[in-house]
Amino acid sequence: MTVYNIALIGFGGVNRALAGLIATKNPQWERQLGFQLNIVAVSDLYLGSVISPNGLDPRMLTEANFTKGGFGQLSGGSSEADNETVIKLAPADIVVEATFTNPKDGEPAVSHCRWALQAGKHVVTTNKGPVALAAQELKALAKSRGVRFEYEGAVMSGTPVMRLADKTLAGAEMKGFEGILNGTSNFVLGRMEGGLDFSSAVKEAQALGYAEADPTADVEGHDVRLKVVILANELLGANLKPEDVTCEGISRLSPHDIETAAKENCRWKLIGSAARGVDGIVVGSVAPKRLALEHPLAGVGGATNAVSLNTELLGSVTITGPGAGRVETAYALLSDIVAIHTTQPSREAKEAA
Ligand SMILES: NC(=O)C1=CN([C@@H]2O[C@H](COP(=O)(O)OP(=O)(O)OC[C@H]3O[C@@H](n4cnc5c(N)ncnc54)[C@H](O)[C@@H]3O)[C@@H](O)[C@H]2O)C=CC1
Ligand SMILES: N[C@@H](CC=O)C(=O)O
Repeated sequence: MTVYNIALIGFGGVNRALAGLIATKNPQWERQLGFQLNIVAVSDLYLGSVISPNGLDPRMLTEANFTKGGFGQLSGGSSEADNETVIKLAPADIVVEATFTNPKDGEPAVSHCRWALQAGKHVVTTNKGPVALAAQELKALAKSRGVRFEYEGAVMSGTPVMRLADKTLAGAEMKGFEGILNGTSNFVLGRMEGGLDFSSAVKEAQALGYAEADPTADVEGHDVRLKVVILANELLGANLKPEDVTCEGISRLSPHDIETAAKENCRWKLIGSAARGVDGIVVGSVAPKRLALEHPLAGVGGATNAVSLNTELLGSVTITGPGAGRVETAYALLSDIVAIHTTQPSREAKEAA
């Protein structure tokens, strides 16, 4: 049986949900996917860090009500988050990076990924910072160390837009995309349409685990801007940086704007898009758009995301699915590990070689 030892960096909604899945689904994963996951380390800014080479009980991790510095009570634990030691020294095959997204320079997550890859460990992440701001460097580093840098959850949570575009639509010739790429703002717009005020709607999105640590990133479009950069660079071969993408969020939309749109059979949506122009240059933008109800993206509600991929050979292909949520995003991490598992020789095979 293949067991992947994993180290969790950040133990908030997403990594906690992954630990919860591990607690119940390991036997099923062994039968269906051919591996189990074993948590050998966790490091979190608030809780501290712990290394346990034989593995930590995932149920204990999710059910114990740890307070600040609480990992210090565990054997092998410390009340300080020593991410660097955990990443470099814990006996992990895979480092799971799910700390907060820093839209400015991606740190400290970029360093977390760099340390792991340099140490010959695979990285799976849902963190948009390292992917939008340092993907080229991290992919090259992974390649040079014979490991993988995987990040399906960085866009549309567990909905597999990047793998779909890369693998299943290979050769379809991608020309551009437009979509709803932020669950929180889409949820907020829907709740406002139902009569709720803006800040109560944002609070609901936070409670449901959709929002960023600072929800300004969601409502001002900065989160979508990172996702536009990621998709443009991945799908269109661009080399965009966040500052190349114009960005306006939903915070200036008033209840009156939303009501008026509804009366006129329209709906506001925060749309992220990019396209290659005739000059070959890829241009991206984020802005609220008033869509007629017949528009394919107008009916996408709640934290659901959708993106229409514009291809030369197939025309428009739209993928819809969860764009945020703890378990949904933890699934993206599992899908990255499946991708690693299906293309990497097992540890046993490596040892036998
Ligand atoms: N929640 C969602 O629906 C989605 C989240 N993401 C991304 O996944 C990542 C994790 O998201 P959540 O778990 O929802 O966030 P969260 O805010 O619930 O958890 C983040 C955790 O990271 C810890 N942390 C922050 N800085 C740290 C540091 N320097 N070292 C160690 N720990 C640190 C915090 O204490 C917190 O426990 C974020 O980057 C987010 O943008 C991506 C797709 C969807
Ligand atoms: N805060 C983000 C989470 C996923 O990236 C969102 O609401 O879409």
